[in-house]
Amino acid sequence: MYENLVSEAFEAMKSAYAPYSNYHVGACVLCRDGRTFRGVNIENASYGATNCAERSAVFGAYSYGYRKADIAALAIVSDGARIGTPCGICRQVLSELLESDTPIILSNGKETMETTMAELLPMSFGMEDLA
Ligand SMILES: O=c1ccn([C@H]2C[C@H](O)[C@@H](CO)O2)c(=O)[nH]1
Repeated sequence: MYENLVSEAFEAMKSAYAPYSNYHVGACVLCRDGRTFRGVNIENASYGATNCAERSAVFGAYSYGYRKADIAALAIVSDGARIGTPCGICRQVLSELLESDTPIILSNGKETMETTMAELLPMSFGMEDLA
């Protein structure tokens, strides 16, 4: 499932700006109305200012007014030897910006798997903790 979404994430990956790690990541958000938002990793000479592909894609959707209830799925792909999973910062961000059961499809072109934020970041800290 989500073959088109995964293909679009691989298409996005071609635009990754990763001159330091040479690890290219592409992401694509599918909204319930069919609209898609791409993201890529964008590195920086300061290293710490690097932005990951999945955050870029979800920020893109939010920038057009979409919210977690409007997001149907997220694909994250990379050209690594094994399937890449979101970094800790992305897990924290995505746990707030996606529903806990939204399908997240991960692929490196050789293998593909599906997961959710509930699986990737159980017992997460969030908005409810600040109430
Ligand atoms: O889930 C991930 C993991 C890493 N990266 C990027 C950050 C950096 O540019 C490169 C190596 O960490 O990959 C992502 O975009 N998403």
